[in-house]
Amino acid sequence: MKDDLILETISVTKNFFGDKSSGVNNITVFIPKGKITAIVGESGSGKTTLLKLLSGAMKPDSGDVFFHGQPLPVRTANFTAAQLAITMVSQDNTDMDMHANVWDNVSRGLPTEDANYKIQKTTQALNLLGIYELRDQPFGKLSGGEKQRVTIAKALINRPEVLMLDEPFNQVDAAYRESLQHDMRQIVKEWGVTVILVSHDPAELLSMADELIVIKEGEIVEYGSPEILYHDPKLLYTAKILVSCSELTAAQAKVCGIRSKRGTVVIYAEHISITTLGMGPKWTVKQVLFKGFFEELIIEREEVTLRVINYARRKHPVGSKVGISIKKFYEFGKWLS
Ligand SMILES: Nc1ncnc2c1ncn2[C@@H]1O[C@H](COP(=O)(O)OP(=O)(O)OP(=O)(O)O)[C@@H](O)[C@H]1O
Repeated sequence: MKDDLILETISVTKNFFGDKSSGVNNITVFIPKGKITAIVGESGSGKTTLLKLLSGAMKPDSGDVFFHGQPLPVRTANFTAAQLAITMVSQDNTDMDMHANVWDNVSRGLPTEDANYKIQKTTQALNLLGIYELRDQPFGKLSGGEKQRVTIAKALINRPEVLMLDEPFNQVDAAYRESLQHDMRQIVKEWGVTVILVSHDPAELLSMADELIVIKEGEIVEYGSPEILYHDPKLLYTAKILVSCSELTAAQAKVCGIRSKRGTVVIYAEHISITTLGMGPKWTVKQVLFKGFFEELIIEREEVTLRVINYARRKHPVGSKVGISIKKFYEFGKWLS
C-alpha cells in the first residue's frame, strides 16, 4: 500500500444471481488520496456496483477492498471508523427531511449535542457550499441544485476522508452546475478530501476529474488522466464516452480522404475545419446546432455524416456547400486484410 493511496480493490468480483454478466468482475483499482477519481462507462457497466464496493456498502463475492491498507469492513448499523470516514451522497435525498429547514437538515449530520460545536460546524459547512443564506428555508422548497448543495454540505460536515458522489449534478441546471463543480474542486484542494464520482457528463468528467476509471461490462478497460484518455484513447468505447465524434467504417473514411486498414475510424468534431470551396470534395450542411459561442455543423457527403465544430458562426446555413480539412483521426478495431 503506497502512502498516496487511500482505497484499493484487489481482484474484486460481485455478481447478482450468480450471473457473470451483471455486477463487476475481477476488478483491481487504486484510488489516489486527495484527488477526484471518476468512474465512467455506459449504462449498466457496473459503475454504481464498484462505488458501493469501495464504500463498504456492498460485500464482494471474492477479492478484497482496503482502506488505508486495512480490510474495509462492510457497513453496519454500528458506525465503524471507516464508515464515518467514507460518506456516500445519494441522488434521491431520502435521508433529508423535506419539511425541516436547511440548518436542521445539515446540523443533524453531527453526532454530538454540543450546541456551540454544532453552530460552528454547521455555519462552516453552509458557507463552504455557499448556502448560508438558505439556512431557514424548508429543504423541500429548494431547487434541485440547492438541494444538492445541502446534501453535500451534510455529507461534508463531519469532514469525511472520502466523499462518494453518484451522478451528483444531474439535477442541477447548467449554469449552477459549473459553480458547484468549481466549489467541489476547491473543497478537495483545501480540505484534502478524496472524491470518487460517477457521472455520464463528458464535460463534467473532463473538467473535474484527476483520474478516470473506464468500466465496460463489469471490467476496467482503461485508466488514466482525462487529458491522456481524451487525446490518446486506446479504445473506441472510451473515445465515444468522452468526446463528440464521428464513427466511420474504413469505406466511409475513404469518402473523407482517409485510407485506413482498421475497422473503425473516429474523427473528433474539433479536428475538422471548414475550408473555402476549392477543387476538393464538397460537403452539404445538413444541420446547424447553436452551441453559444460556437456551432456544431452536421455535414454530409455520399451518405457519410460528420460533426464539425465551427467558430465562425452563421456563415454556413443549412443546404450550403463547404470544403473540409481533417487535422487528426483515430483508428480502432480489427485490421482489414
Ligand atoms: N441489486 C442488484 N440486483 C440485481 N442486479 C443488479 C443489482 N445492482 C446492479 N445489478 C446489475 O449489475 C449491472 C451493473 O449495474 P450498475 O448499477 O452497477 O451499473 P451502472 O454502470 O451504475 O449503470 P447506470 O449508469 O445505468 O446507473 C447491471 O446489469 C445491473 O442490472
